Amino acid sequence: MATSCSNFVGLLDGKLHPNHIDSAQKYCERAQPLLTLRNVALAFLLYQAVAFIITAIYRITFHPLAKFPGPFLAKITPLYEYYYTFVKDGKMVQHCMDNLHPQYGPIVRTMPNHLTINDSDAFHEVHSVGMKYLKDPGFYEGFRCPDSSFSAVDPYIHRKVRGLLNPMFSKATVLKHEPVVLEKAALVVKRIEGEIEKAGGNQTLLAMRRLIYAYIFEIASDYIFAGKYDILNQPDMKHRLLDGLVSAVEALPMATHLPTLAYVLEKLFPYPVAVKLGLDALTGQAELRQGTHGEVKRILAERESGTLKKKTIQGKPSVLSDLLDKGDEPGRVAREANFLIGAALEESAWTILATVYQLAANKDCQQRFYEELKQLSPNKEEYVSFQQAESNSYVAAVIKEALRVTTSVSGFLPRVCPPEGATIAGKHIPGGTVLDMSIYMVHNDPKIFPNPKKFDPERWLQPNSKKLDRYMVGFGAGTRICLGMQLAYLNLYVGLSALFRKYEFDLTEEMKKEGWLWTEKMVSTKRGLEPDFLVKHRED
Ligand code: HEM
Repeated sequence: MATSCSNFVGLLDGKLHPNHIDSAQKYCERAQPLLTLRNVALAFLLYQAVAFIITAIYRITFHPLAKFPGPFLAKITPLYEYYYTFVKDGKMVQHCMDNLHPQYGPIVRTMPNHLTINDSDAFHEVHSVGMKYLKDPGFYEGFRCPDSSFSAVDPYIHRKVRGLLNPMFSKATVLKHEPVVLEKAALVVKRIEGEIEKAGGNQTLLAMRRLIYAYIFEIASDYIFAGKYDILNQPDMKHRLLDGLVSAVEALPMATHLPTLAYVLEKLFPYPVAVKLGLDALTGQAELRQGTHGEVKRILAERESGTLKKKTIQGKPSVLSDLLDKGDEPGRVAREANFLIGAALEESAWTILATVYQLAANKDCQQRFYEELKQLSPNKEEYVSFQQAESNSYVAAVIKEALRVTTSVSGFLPRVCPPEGATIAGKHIPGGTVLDMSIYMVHNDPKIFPNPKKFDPERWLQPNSKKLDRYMVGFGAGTRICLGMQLAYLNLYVGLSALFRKYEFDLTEEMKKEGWLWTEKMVSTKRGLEPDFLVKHRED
C-alpha cells in the first residue's frame, strides 16, 4: 500500500499545488488497507443480509408453499421453529396445537419448506405402508446412521434391515422372553419392599425414575445383547451405558434440527473435555456408542474363542448375535444396537412412569385396575402373566389409554411428500414438501377422543370403541411402525400389573399441585418434580 501511495504522489508530482501533494500524502497515511478482517466481516454480513432478503421475498412470493397460511416469520426462516424447540425447550408441537392450528386451520406452514398437518385421518395417509412418503433426510440423517432400522431414509436399505430384524421382534419370539421380564419385575418388587421396610411401616415415598429405567434397561439389554448388568441388584442402580442413554435424549433436538452444529460441537468437545465441562448430552452419546461397541466386541471375541453362550438364560438368541450369525457387518450391528437400546429404553420407561402418575391421579381407575388384577391373580405373591393381562378387557383398556394419554413419541415425525405431490386433508401439497405430523396431535384430537386430556380407560370399552383403535398410534403406523412394539407391550403389561397388583400409588401434595410437567425432545421428557410417588401395600 505504501508503494502505491508513493506512486500516486509521484504521478502527480509537478502537476499539482504542493498543498495538494501534502494532503494527498496525509490521505495515504490515513488510508486503511481494503482487505482487513473488519471489511471482510462486513462484506460477509452484507452478503448474508442481501441473500436473506432475496430468499425471504422468494419464500413469500414464488415458493411452492407461498399460498399456505402460517406466521410470517415461519414462512421466511426456520428460526421460528428453532425458537420454540430450543429457547422454549421443546414446545413447538404444543404451540401448533394451542395457537397455530386454531388460527390457521389444519395445514400450517411452520418452516419455509415444512407444513404441519393436524388431521388424524391424514396421519394414516402419510404414515402408511409402502414407500410413498419417506422419512425426511433433513431430520433423520442428523442421527448420522443411514443404515439403521430407525434412521435409514433409503427405503431399500430400510427394507433389508427390517427384513433381518422383524423375526427377532415377532410376538412369538418376544414371548420367549417373558420369564426374564417376570424375573426383573420381581426384582423391582423386592426393591420396593426394601424401601417400605426401611421407612419402617406400610408405606414409603418411592423415587421411581431410576427403578423403572433399570427395569427396562435390564430387559432390553438382555434381549438385545445378552448383557448381564444386574443393575437392579446394585445399591445405586447406576451404569455408564444407562446413564449415557438417559443424557443422550437431551441432545436429540440439536441432532435432528441442527445436525452440522451438533457435529461441530462433538468435534470441539471430545469426550474427555465434555466430561470435564459436565456436558452431559455430549458425554451421554459417546458413552452410549462406547457401550454398544463394547458389547459387539465382546460378542465377536466370544464367538472367536468359542465361549459365546449363544442363548440367553431362556434359550432365546440375543438380537446382536443373531444379526452377526446372519452375516451382518459388525460396525453396522453396533450402530443398530445404539438405536435398539435407545428406543427400547426411553419410550417404555416414560410410558410406565407417566402411567403410574395417571393411575395415582385417577384413583377410581386405579381401584378398578387393581380389582381386575386381583381376579387374574388371587394370590398376591403370584405375578400376572402377559397373556392373562392382555386378555382382560379393562387391563387392556388401561394400557391403550396409557399409551394414548402419555404419548411417548410426541414430537414431529417428518416425512417428505413424493415428487408428484399429493392431496392431503383436501389440499394439494407440492412434491418435496416436508410434512410434520405428531402422534400427540392424533391422541389429543377432541373429535376422536372427547375430553382428550382425561385419563379414561372406559372410552375403549364402549360398543363402538373398536373404531378408536385406528387412532391409537403410539407406536406409529405403516411401514415405519415401531419394531419393538411387542417387547414394549410385554414390559408394560407385566410391569404395570406387578406394581398395581401389590401396591397402591398416591401423589405427593407437591405433585398434586404441580401436575405432570413434561416437554418434547422428539420423545416426551420429564420436567419439574421427579416422578416420586407414595406407595403402600395392598392388604390382599
Ligand atoms: C412404549 C414403548 C415404545 C413406544 C411408544 C415406541 C414408539 C415408536 C414410534 C412412534 C416409532 C416411529 C418413529 C418414527 O416414525 O420416526 C418407533 C420406531 C421404532 N421403535 Fe419403538 N417404541 C417403543 C418401544 C420400542 C422398543 C422396546 C424397541 C426395541 C428395540 C423399539 C424400537 C424401535 C425401532 C427400531 C424403531 C424404528 C422402526 C423403523 O423405522 O422401521 N421401540 N417406536
